Amino acid sequence: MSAPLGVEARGLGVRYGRKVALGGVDVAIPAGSITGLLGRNGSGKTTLASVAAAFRRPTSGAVLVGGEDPWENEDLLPRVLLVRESGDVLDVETLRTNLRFVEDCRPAFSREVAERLMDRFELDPDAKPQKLSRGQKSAFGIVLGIASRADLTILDEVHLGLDAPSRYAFYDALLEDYVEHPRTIVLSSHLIGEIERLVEHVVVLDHGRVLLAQDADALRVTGVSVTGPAREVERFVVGRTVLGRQQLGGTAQATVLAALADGEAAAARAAGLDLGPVPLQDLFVHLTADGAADAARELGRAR
Ligand SMILES: Nc1ncnc2c1ncn2[C@@H]1O[C@H](COP(=O)(O)OP(=O)(O)OP(=O)(O)O)[C@@H](O)[C@H]1O
Repeated sequence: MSAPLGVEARGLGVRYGRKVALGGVDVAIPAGSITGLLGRNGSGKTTLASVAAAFRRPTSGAVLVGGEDPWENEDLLPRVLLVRESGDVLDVETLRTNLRFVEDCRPAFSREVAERLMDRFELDPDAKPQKLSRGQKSAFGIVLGIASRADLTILDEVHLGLDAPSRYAFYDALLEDYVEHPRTIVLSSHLIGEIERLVEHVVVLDHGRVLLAQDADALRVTGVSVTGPAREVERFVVGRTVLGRQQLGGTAQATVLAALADGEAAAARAAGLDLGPVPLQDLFVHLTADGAADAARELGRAR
């Protein structure tokens, strides 16, 4: 059977010795979506990915993949793939042999896609992983990640070391194959501005907890950038949650959490204010800044 697999964490806790990496996480990653798994360094993204892919057992609580516990689950094994930056390949075998090995384990693997991407990233099938540059290793991980067409594909910081043209080739290839073969894709990256156009759902972790989990379109319209005469900007922000503000002379700019009604937007424009969207990257920076947890909670309530 092949169908996109969703992920659900229920009170999921993971400790490394005394270190709490995930502290009671409740979150759902919708089946058949591209979800951006975001968070600052050490927030728990890799840990969550590792538990979903059954690389690690929870210390408490549970994670379900397609409604089932993934741990030692033979049915899920070929359908769930975690590609890590470290690369999980046979270092002493050629890329060609590695591809064949993966093809044998992955029922949905597309050799045609693999070959096309090998060409696209200029990877030599006769090379061995240990001889590849960091960016080439990442590219090979991406080839495996896309060509495997796993029902749950988790790509954890797989772009590291890739130059900008290669990263954009990766995003295009991922999107193209996802449209043709829908599955659940979880994309963890710090380059939020670059993956923004790909993601349909966003999960933000912060210190081992879920800061927010939301539809990306809904998230985009909850942040508003307002620019104009400082006095008007101050009037506009009264009673709203301000994520950030700047002032230069008599002109001010503020980023606020607000879902504006049509009338409010028109009134603000009539008062000489420019309203604009807030890039996801900026929202992320504001929401994960120290002391911003209240704003994130408010955003969660506004859903
Ligand atoms: N093997 C380990 N032993 C001890 N602590 C660990 C181990 N792996 C992770 N941690 C700790 O658990 C927390 C979560 O780590 P994790 O790797 O999941 O974060 P991350 O969000 O993926 O970070 P990054 O963006 O930096 O890759 C961090 O505080 C980290 O130091």
